[in-house]
Amino acid sequence: MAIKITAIQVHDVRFPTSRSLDGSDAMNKDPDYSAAYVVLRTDEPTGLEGHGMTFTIGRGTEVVVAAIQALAYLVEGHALEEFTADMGAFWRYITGDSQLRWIGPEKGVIHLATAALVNAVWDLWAKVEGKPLWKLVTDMTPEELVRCIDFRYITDLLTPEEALELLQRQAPGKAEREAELLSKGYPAYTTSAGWSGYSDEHMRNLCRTALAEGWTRFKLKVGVSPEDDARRARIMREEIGPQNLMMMDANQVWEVDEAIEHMRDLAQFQPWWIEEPTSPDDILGHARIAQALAPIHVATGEHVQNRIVFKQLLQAGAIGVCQIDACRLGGVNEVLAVLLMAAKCGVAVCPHAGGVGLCEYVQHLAMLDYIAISGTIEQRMLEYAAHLHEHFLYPVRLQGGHYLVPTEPGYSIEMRPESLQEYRYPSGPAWAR
Ligand SMILES: C[C@H](O)[C@@H](O)CC(=O)C(=O)O
Ligand SMILES: [Mg+2]
Repeated sequence: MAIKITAIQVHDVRFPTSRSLDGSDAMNKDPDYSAAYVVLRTDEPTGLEGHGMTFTIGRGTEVVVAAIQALAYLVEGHALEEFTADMGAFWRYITGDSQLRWIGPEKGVIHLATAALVNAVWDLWAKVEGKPLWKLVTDMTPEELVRCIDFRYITDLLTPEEALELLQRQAPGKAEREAELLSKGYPAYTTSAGWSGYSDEHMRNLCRTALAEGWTRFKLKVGVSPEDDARRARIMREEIGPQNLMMMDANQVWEVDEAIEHMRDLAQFQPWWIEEPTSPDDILGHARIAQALAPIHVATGEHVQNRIVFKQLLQAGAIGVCQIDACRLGGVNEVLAVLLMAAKCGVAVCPHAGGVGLCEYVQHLAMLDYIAISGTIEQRMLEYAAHLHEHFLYPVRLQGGHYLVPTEPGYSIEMRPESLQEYRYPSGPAWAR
């Protein structure tokens, strides 16, 4: 039966995380983790809905909501099958509106809005098929997966034919890798012990609790000041010991030369990567930093606005770690393009997940990457941030520093109705109080 998308609702949902400085870093000092949240209503008799969101950090969420409302006419009133019959064409249609495109193209607020809407369509599709999103994608033939991608502007790095060949090479091992993930889970690291606004004592306690829970990989926020960074890095290294992994994240605060200088000082604490050392748009700057700091890897992606910028970062050898973001890129379709380019270049993908809903989203992306695209978890790990999972119908499940495989149909992004109500901005009870 054809399912029609009858109406689109958009919500502005904000959580007051700035009160406890959860999620804080050198650039984003007081984020209120938020979502521009989309519900696709349908005429399906049981009331099936598609849900999607894009992550924001408070002020400005209303601007993304307005952008989603501007795009909504492209989806409302259409049958789901019109889109799923050719997902690549669907994505070109959403990003190619001849007037809306002017306020991007494929970047900024309109692209965040694209992600919310596109992800909601994927969520609905996965629910209709009765599969978690990772399974919907990994059950596709290589030809079907390639058809989900808009290759515009990336064929100088990856053609559809090359993508097809890559997927065909991985196809024979898919069942074995799926079984392995189901039994062992996907390796993760925690960001939640190292937010920049946490006191030294709080950080120590969080490191100890995390170690007791089985975590072996930790991320530390840096970039506040050289003295502060060195003190906090020493504390974290003391707590986690020399054998565990430490990553550092500067959230774009440094100039290129400053990044090199500061990281040379911090190298004594053995960071495995430096994340967002400078502006996410500075491809050549990242390349210089990567060259100067090797073997410390350069990681970036949470603010990389589209597949074209990722293409250039990969072509320039500017990143050792590719941090796809489920809703900075324009939803699942564009993420697939980046996963394929990273696989072709042999660059590890470690998705960004510090935010609300991002862990729920990216677990699917990392898992489908392992099963169908890269075929490896070598040097790969998924970020975990501990907050706000209780607001989701099917929150992520972790065990011993690993994500367990989600099994419920959909993209795991549906929020509890009572949370949508409570944290609706500005009228929800959580904000009115
Ligand atoms: C503002 C966010 O919490 C940001 O600090 C997240 C981030 O950089 C990460 O998870 O990495
Ligand atoms: Mg980061």
